[in-house]
Amino acid sequence: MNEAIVVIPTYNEIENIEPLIRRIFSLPRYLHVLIVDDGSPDGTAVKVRELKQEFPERLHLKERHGKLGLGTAYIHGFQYALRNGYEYIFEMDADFSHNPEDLVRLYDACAVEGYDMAIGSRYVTGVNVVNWPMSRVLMSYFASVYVRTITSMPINDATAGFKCYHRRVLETIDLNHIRFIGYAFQIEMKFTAWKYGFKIKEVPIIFTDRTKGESKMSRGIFKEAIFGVMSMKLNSFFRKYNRPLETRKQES
Ligand SMILES: Nc1nc2c(ncn2[C@@H]2O[C@H](COP(=O)(O)OP(=O)(O)O[C@H]3O[C@H](CO)[C@@H](O)[C@H](O)[C@@H]3O)[C@@H](O)[C@H]2O)c(=O)[nH]1
Repeated sequence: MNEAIVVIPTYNEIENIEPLIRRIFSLPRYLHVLIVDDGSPDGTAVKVRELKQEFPERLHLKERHGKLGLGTAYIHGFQYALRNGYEYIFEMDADFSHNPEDLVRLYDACAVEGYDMAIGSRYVTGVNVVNWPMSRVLMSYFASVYVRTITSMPINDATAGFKCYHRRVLETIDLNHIRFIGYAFQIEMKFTAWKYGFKIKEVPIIFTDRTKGESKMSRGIFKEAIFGVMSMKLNSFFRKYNRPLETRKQES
């Protein structure tokens, strides 16, 4: 079985992508990387294609045509990872807001401590966000408070996009059932994993805003998150979250 792969969705990340890939490949864990690029006009995928010549075994690229959203990029990446037998599957932003060294801490939470899912969390010990404008910090923090209030999910950073999953989580969740495509996708994945009863650890991280390129946050993404949480909660009353027996046995 392949060990671990970091799925990174990209849209216009030409300035970040090469240094990020090199940093990940210099870590003391043998990680593969899959870039899912949505036809970035700045040529991000062209840069990744060049780097593939240097790292033919470890670097993978999926090019899609048009900006189809962060959620569908991750679903594509998860399906690729499951098909190709990876045991640990990461989510990560391309812009260095997630420190690559923290991949090791997330990996160890799953591979050594045995958690099903590890979340790089900004809000375990206060607010650990550097360089975001106050308005964005407040929006993100209170989005998490809102999610906790509506869903009762005991997770401090509901919109975090830095995670490690053991493959059994992604095998159990019906990925074709995941509806959201913006940052609400992050909430929906955590909520679904939690409803299935998977063991989740929040690993404290420091999130540092990007210095290169731009955020893709938009009003539509914000609205999807606000209204999506309520519809997700309502739908959950009509769904059954029975984990396949084999995955429950592995834990006992
Ligand atoms: N393929 C693809 N990638 C995308 C798209 N939209 C964004 N991305 C990529 O997704 C990552 C995150 O996007 P950003 O636009 O940098 O996110 P942010 O505003 O910094 O948002 C952060 O906070 C959110 C809310 O807390 C988090 O949900 C998010 O993961 C991230 O940590 C980046 O690698 C970006 O290139 C898309 O439509 N398609």
